[in-house]
Amino acid sequence: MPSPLTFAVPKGRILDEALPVMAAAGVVPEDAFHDKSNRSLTFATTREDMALIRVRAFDVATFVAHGAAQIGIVGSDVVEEFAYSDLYAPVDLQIGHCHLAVAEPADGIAVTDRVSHLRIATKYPNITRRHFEARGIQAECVKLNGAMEIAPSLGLASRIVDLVSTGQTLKTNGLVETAHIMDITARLIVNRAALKTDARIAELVEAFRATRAAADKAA
Ligand SMILES: Nc1ncnc2c1ncn2[C@@H]1O[C@H](COP(=O)(O)OP(=O)(O)OP(=O)(O)O)[C@@H](O)[C@H]1O
Ligand SMILES: O=P(O)(O)OC[C@H]1O[C@H](OP(=O)(O)OP(=O)(O)O)[C@H](O)[C@@H]1O
Repeated sequence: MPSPLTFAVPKGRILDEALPVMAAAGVVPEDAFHDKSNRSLTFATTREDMALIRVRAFDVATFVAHGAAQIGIVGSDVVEEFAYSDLYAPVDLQIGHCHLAVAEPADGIAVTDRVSHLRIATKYPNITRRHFEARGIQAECVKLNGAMEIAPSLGLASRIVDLVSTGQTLKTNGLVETAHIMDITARLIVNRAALKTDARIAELVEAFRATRAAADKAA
């Protein structure tokens, strides 16, 4: 029996879109995976040599970068934020479309910043610093793990950097987008060392590539 492979998936929004893509590439979890009341974090798949783990999006990248999981699916926002050298993102799965943006209060009432120094609430401090540094602005980041949109009205920061899809969350919370940082899609990610040493990882990358190519052809 070959050594077991671990495939990491994020537990939240990407998952529903990811499951059909995974199935087309031959990665199918056991039925218990779909039972929301099941508290297990590890699940068997139809492949005897592969288990699935369901973890938070940022942790998918951490598990794969450290080789604790050999392969996974995560948003390109997470790949860019960590920029792990041991992590390789070979396939754009064209799911989980959204973008990362800077936003500020629509009414212009915000904590006043100095022009060259901004205070920004975000889950993405590295991307945020890089974005503003490239424009000669120092960004002081306040790290939040969600609900960034309430930070400006409470005076925690003058602006936010967060994901935007429909724009509804910004609008509902009285914010407007002022800069588009990058487009985001979900990626297949693999551990570089595992890719070099285990032929099954290269085969999986090819299976996901073929799935993507077939979907492009059908579109
Ligand atoms: N509004 C959105 N529309 C489309 N894709 C989104 C949106 N918000 C987030 N995403 C994508 O989904 C990913 C978040 O995935 P998911 O919700 O599965 O994570 P999670 O593990 O539940 O997150 P958290 O750690 O915040 O609990 C983001 O990294 C991004 O790539
Ligand atoms: O433009 P919209 O379609 O409104 O989507 C944007 C929202 O979606 C994400 O949050 P999510 O729902 O994942 O919750 P979170 O704040 O806990 O991350 C993101 O952080 C925004 O808050």
